[in-house]
Amino acid sequence: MSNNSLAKEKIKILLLEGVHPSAVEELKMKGYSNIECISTSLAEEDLIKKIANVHFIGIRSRTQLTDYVLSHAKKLAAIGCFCIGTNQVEIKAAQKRGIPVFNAPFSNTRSVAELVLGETLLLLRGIPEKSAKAHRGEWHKSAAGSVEARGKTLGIIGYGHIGMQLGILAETLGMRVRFYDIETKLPLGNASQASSLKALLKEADVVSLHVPETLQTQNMMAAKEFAIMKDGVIFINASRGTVVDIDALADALKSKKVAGAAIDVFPVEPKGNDEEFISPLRAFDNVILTPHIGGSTKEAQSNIGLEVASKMAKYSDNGSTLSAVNFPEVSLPGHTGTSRLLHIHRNQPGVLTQINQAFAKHNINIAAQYLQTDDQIGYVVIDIEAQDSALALRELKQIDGTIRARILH
Ligand SMILES: NC(=O)C1=CN([C@@H]2O[C@H](COP(=O)(O)OP(=O)(O)OC[C@H]3O[C@@H](n4cnc5c(N)ncnc54)[C@H](O)[C@@H]3O)[C@@H](O)[C@H]2O)C=CC1
Ligand SMILES: O=C(O)C(=O)COP(=O)(O)O
Repeated sequence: MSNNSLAKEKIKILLLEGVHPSAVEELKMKGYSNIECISTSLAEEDLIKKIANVHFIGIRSRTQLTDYVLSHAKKLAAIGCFCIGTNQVEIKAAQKRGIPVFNAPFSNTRSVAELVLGETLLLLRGIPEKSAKAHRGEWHKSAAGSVEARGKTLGIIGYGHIGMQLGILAETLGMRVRFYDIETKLPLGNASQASSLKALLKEADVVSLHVPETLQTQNMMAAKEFAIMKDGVIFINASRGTVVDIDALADALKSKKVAGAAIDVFPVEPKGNDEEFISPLRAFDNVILTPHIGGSTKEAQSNIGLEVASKMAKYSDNGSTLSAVNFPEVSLPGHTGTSRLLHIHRNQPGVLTQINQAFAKHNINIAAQYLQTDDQIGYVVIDIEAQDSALALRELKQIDGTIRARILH
């Protein structure tokens, strides 16, 4: 957002990809009424046109906020990812423009864990294939290839919020849980950490992926990894489409190395429900294909709407950046009776000294000051008497290293 405080009804908020109505309710309750909701993501050209005029944008996993798109977002104050993943946003590019990115790190984790558990049971019994056959009029009553979950080994790759919950749920079915993670993690229940990815892949009857999209996780499941797995393994991916080499998975299904799979995320996903879904996996009856709905439950979406909208409103009202993924975190008290100024700058020595000297020169009294920095940027919040705010803002903009400065309500 450029300079001075805007009246709340002038603050434009764009919510894409069918963000839950709880977000709109929350924003309205906080006084924000200028909200546009669109049920799909937008093609880059349309996104650029829209983003040029908004102060806040809310997206889910589909909208790509690249450096290029953000270069058109001159008024943008903050981004809300109404999901866990923030890989769809070039968060460093947002950071260098002084734009915090918020997400909902927990609210849909249980939904994903429940879905994966259900898929595990169905795949161990060959249900997707049997069901597809029955739909075509084929009766396939047989115990061949059908096994109980009890006593089988679940290999979880990425033992974070989702992986851990999945592990606990799977143990209630009597599964043995092993996990692989780049960090040393506290095992919950009777789970235990494998010494390497290879060790995990060798012993798992079911492999389930729960890692974020990063450079290291790109194609982390490819032909070499499928070759290490047990014959007849069950394979599940509800993390990100880029983590699996989809052609290698198709080959492993053809050769029966993989007996069944459940895939929720894809290297390329349709922009909306009207677009055709294209994938080589459509050919396999023994693959459960879901349209990236791991976190799409009423409970999760409603909680996410509330959570992220309230983080955006807190930033707009108060300057609080608590739980921003790319920004120094500041949790701030209210500022009744004073004007609050936000100053975002490149993290270089002497910025605070410059600010304090500039304010002292004009006898601007500082009622409260908060500073947090990370390796790239510094974020200073200053409360002053309302009558000094215009002058103080002018001074702040002169400070060497300033990325943006503004006055809150
Ligand atoms: N299908 C869907 O609708 C949903 C998908 N997701 C995806 O699931 C991912 C995981 O979610 P959470 O469990 O909440 O994240 P988290 O951040 O709590 O856990 C991720 C775990 O993966 C580990 N990890 C990172 N890089 C790794 C690597 N190269 N090898 C092994 N482990 C690695 C981390 O150390 C961490 O323990 C999200 O990043 C998101 O992409 C999340 C929610 C819904
Ligand atoms: O939370 C995540 O990271 C997800 O993948 C869920 O994405 P969605 O909000 O369903 O587009």
